Amino acid sequence: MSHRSTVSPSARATLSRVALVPGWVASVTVVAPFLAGVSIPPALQYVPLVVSAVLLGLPHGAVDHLAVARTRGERPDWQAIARIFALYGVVGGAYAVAWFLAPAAAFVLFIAVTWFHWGQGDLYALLALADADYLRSLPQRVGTVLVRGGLPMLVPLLAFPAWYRRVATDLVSLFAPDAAAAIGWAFRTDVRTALAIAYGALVAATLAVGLARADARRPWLLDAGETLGLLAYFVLVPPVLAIGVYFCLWHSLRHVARLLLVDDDATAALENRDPTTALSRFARDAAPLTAVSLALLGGLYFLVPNPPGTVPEWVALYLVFIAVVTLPHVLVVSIMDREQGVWV
Ligand SMILES: CC1=C(/C=C/C(C)=C/C=C/C(C)=C/C=O)C(C)(C)CCC1
Ligand SMILES: [Fe+2]
Repeated sequence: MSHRSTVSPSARATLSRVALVPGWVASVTVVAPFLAGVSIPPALQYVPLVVSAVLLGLPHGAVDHLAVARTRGERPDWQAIARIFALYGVVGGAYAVAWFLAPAAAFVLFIAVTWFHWGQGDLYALLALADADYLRSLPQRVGTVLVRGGLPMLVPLLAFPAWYRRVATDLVSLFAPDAAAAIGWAFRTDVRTALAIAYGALVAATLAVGLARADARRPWLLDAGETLGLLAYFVLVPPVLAIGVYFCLWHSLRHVARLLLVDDDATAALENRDPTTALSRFARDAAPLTAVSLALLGGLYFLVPNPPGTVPEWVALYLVFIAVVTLPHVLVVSIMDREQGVWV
């Protein structure tokens, strides 16, 4: 399959380690104090999300203008770049307007889109970096996307509804302080119980079908271990901290690895067992549009009806900005998925 053809097995093994291990180590490290009953001050819990604006998080999407052409084996020319800029302008622009007109609905869309997108990122990683050959059918892949995306988007809602609600209210209140009441239903016990039962059944069914179809045990064990490990992580660690760390060191790092595999100069460095050079290529590619994004975020401050004052409110503004760029970003990654045969 085309998602694993470009580099030698040993270069791919190096990259898999660089892409997967930091996320494992970080989640175990972050979960440890909570298991030990040590509480981390809420102000500190915002740090990873703030850091994500310059390290891995925001930058992981700042190479989208180059990614599609490279995935097709072409050098990105100005027309290819202009097409992606237009996509961001039209799709991101329309969604930005939607935040002003219907912030509660825009928030629900943000959760749904991120659920799909973080799931699709993990599906790619399973296929391309972890040899998950047992994910043979489309229903299995759809199930895996829903399971993997549900870990960061649904499990925190089930385990920490008050935290989740506070952040949701912070986002929506930038536009309309009363609008958050419209999503109160999502935090009700009966709704959360129904979601928990349905999601639990989906996790069990998806892993069971995978096990039945797995010729080699190791990739399945890795998938099940990651899934159950992240389940425990998002049950134990409060959402702002848990999602901040996951965004940088899980989702974004895996996507950066994927970007390196379509960049000829980066793959050459990987063949020389030099992941540092490969990563610095990414940093160089991502720097300009990361800077532009931060400037646009500054501009958004002047546009929202209730501009932020506190750190949580600034993070809320940042999350709205992230939401706006995530929609076109998901379209770019979905084109990569199609080019690379991720959806069978
Ligand atoms: C912290 C936190 C949230 C953060 C969501 C984030 C950070 C989404 C990012 C999506 C991206 C960047 C997708 C592209 O790769 C929620 C769910 C809104 C509410 C609960 C607390
Ligand atoms: Fe992404």
